[in-house]
Amino acid sequence: MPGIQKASCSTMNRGAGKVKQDYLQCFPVLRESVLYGFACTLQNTGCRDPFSSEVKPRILLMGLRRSGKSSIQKVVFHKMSPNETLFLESTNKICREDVSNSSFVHFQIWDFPGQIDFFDPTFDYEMIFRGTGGLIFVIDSQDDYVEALSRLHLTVTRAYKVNPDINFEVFIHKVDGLSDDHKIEKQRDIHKRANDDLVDAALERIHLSFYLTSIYDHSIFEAFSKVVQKLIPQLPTLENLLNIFISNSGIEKAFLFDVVSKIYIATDSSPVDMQTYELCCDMIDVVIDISCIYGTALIAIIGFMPTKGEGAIGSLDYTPEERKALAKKSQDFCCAACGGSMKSALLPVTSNSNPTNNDREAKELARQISFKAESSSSSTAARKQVLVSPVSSEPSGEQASESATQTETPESPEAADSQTSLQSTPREEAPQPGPLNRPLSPRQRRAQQPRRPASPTYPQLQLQPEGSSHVGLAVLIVVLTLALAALIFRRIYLASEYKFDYEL
Ligand SMILES: Nc1nc2c(ncn2[C@@H]2O[C@H](COP(=O)(O)OP(=O)(O)OP(=O)(O)O)[C@@H](O)[C@H]2O)c(=O)[nH]1
Repeated sequence: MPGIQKASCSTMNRGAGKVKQDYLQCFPVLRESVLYGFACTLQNTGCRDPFSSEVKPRILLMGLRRSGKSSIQKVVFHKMSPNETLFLESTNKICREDVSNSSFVHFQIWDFPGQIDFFDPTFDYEMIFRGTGGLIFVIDSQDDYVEALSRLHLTVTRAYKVNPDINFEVFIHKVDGLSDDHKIEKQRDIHKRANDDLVDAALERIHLSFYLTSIYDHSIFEAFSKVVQKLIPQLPTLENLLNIFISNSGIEKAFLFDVVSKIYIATDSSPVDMQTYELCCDMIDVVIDISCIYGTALIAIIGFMPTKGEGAIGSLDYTPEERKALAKKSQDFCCAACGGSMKSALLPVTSNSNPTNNDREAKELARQISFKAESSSSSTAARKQVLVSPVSSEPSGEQASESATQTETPESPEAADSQTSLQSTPREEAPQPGPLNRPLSPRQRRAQQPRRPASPTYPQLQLQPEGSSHVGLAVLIVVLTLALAALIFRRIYLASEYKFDYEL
């Protein structure tokens, strides 16, 4: 068990680690992406989370109402299907989300309501912009964007005054409804007008980046990837590493993915082909789906292992010592089909092998699993059963006297209940006999246990002393003998009566 814990992978379900490894061996681009992904952290330009000591970069989502801000957040970070966004309600307050919960990329996203008013004195925009790393302004390309452009200008100029280091990103959104020509035309027009406004305000040094996006394809993931990349201080190093990697491996293209959100944190310097990126995204989906299926199953199995067997079919009805010995032995297991060995799959246990959330989940599962024998008796009743059962181990004097009190006169219904439940005592509760008080093996325990009565209604029968059964047998024999004698006597009588009649 501890070995399994150490075999875990951080971004996915622990149990699915091996499955994921196999997949990643087949897809080196993904493998490298995933492996590098673990080590990435974002630039420290953000706010201090009131609930943690960690400082996270902040990305703001701004734009007019119904431009698609919440949809972008839900699709990229919550795996919401694009069609479901049709039912999203309008945002009426700032929604902050900590993305570090779902991946190894740590940042916060703040989704602003479209109707936000910068001139409202209650809106402390200075505080907000001061800790911001990136500002995404969403423009609905299917709508008239004149108002959106003036709002963009106002937002950018205000933010720039407070924090000139902010990266300004403009998402020309909902382009799925536009033809290719139309898209290019819109982008050119928006780009020109926005920059002209900045030039007019003598703020031409402000750099705006434009992206054509839609939640109905991968363009939104690609755009978000580029936004996040700008916040990674190690980006040039990562790109260099990926360049070296592809030049030495013969791999065409390498992405460094954040597996959970499917945004890529870095790629080599060759141009990004959308189709390759989409292929990798699809592969990540497959890996995550499989890891979910196998991960859940594995957690259930792991949870089952420490569960008390209670003689259930397929259960591990062994003492803790035997279980430990078996666990050690299992490390020598080698799969005949694939040749993989347990030793190579599991990492060694160290003092740092702290339990993860999944381990706790497995323990909780183990706690919840209860077999029939356990569930039908309370722990108190179980203890009482241990005391009154005529098992070969001898209870102490104190225990014996308690058992006598319990069996003779149940003073209350509860006491009667406790007696009735005596049949269903868990076997592992039996006292551990032997001079060294060593736990017994399942076979020994079975041998020591009394046969359970067929009917659970008469627990007192268990308490009959052995001699009483002999007396009963003798009485039965006498009664039977008498009955037989009576029958013979009657037969003789009838025979003589018949004879008498005949004579008459
Ligand atoms: N066609 C298309 N529709 C989109 C896209 N993104 C979002 N939408 C739709 O746009 C509508 C508004 O989306 P929201 O995400 O609620 O917009 P919002 O900007 O958060 O709105 P507020 O909360 O009012 O500020 C929804 O019906 C979405 O389904 C897209 O890429 N293409």
